[in-house]
Amino acid sequence: MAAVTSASPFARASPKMIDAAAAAASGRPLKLLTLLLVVQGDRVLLGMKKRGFGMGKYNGYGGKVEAGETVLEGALRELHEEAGIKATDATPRGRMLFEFRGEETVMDVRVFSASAFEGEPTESEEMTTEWFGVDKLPFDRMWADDRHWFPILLDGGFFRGYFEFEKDKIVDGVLERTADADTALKAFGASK
Ligand SMILES: Nc1nc2c([nH]c(=O)n2[C@H]2C[C@H](O)[C@@H](COP(=O)(O)OP(=O)(O)OP(=O)(O)O)O2)c(=O)[nH]1
Repeated sequence: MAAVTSASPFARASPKMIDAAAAAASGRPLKLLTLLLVVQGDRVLLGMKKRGFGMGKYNGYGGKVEAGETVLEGALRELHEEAGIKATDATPRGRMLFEFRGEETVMDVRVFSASAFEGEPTESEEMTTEWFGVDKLPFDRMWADDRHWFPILLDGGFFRGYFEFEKDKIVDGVLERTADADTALKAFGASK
């Protein structure tokens, strides 16, 4: 999988480039979102989004963090609401900022992974549940940035990135593998 990562045009980002991207976002409102990928051995649980933002795309499970909950609690709640399961070993893996041209708000997505869970994956009103082999991920039907950071996630690594989108196409981006989760989380200043 590492070969895919090094082939990514965004994987050559230096910390300086990440800082420059962070500066571009500073002072702008951030929308805090979670994304949890269940990875079990050589398979990944993904859902096709049935409505709203990202409709028709395959993704992990997640959404807005609610008042009074931690980011991890938000990630676990969304997984349970959308896929009917409770992850028991969720761990932070990365932080990505997404800017959409013409929009003031920048999306601040905290990425988690888990390998163990309780319950049976069950389709919800928002998402389907399907297992995909790690070599058969449907990148053509996922967000365009995913093909760049998934190899790092599947490799057991940590990452931080910033992508600018025009509708659902990437116009610019930087992505960096980090030594640990803390470095990824602190990538863009104040983090909770
Ligand atoms: N894989 C991937 N996920 C992304 C990208 N951008 C992005 O926002 N996401 C994730 C983060 C969240 O899990 C999800 C967006 O959250 P959402 O709009 O579904 O939030 P929600 O469920 O709370 O919203 P709602 O029910 O209130 O409408 O999409 C991306 O580029 N790649």
